[in-house]
Amino acid sequence: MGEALLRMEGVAIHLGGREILSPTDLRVARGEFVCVIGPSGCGKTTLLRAAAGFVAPQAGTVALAGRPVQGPSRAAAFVFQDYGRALLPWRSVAGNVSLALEAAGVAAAERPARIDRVLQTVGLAPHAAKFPAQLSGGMQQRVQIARCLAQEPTLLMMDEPFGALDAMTRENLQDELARLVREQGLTVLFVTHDLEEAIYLGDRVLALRSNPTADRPSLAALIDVPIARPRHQLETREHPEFLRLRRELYHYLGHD
Ligand SMILES: Nc1ncnc2c1ncn2[C@@H]1O[C@H](COP(=O)(O)OP(=O)(O)OP(=O)(O)O)[C@@H](O)[C@H]1O
Repeated sequence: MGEALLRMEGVAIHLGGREILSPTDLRVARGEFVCVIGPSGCGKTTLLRAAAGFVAPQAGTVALAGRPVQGPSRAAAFVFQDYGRALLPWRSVAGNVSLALEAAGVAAAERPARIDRVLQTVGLAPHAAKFPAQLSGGMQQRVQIARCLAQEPTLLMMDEPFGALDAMTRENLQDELARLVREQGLTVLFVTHDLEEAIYLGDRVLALRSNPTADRPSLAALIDVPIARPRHQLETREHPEFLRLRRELYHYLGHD
């Protein structure tokens, strides 16, 4: 593995008087795409929030690009499942993307060119003046992704970003995201309930289990996906390695 961009060491998290995440080590290399799966409530979102500095661990350390993470920063950008709530309905597409630049203190004169560039990247430039309610769910999700890209984050966190979309839109966005990640060298932590999505997108898949104990820690498995890129919706999903990984990871989603 190359240089570790994200380094979590012995990170343990308690919430509501309960251990959600038992001590966990994770290193994510620059440019790597790591998917996180596990049954509902096992702490996937909590792991992301800890990596981004939104939750302070009770034990262990988190470092991003060699610096300790001690609170939220613009280095980590979040894409949420609920695009309807993530976007401001009274702002246009360009206005929503602009939010990231305003928050970062980018001068007003510089903003239009940067907004146009990220909208081009996600194929939304012709829709810059529209409002979220005028767009499909997939397009709204692309606005959220564009806003994150405008932030130029070190680490992109995605929490079930395609969970609310129909199957066709989801596949299109998976391929678009994979292309963006490759072209821009992004580093991604991606939570999903969908095992196939995790294998299709990930360089590695991290499986968490619920109710960790000393014998059965939160980190159930961390598995490489040795399938070449670019991947293809039909061929990759029929690849023997894909099917083997699907079988191997199946029981981590609470099917055992
Ligand atoms: N602020 C909080 N206070 C107390 N308990 C919390 C808090 N936030 C989360 N939890 C609990 O921690 C556990 C893990 O939550 P988390 O959202 O990380 O799980 P998840 O794996 O992302 O779940 P899902 O797949 O359902 O989204 C859950 O049982 C949740 O109820």
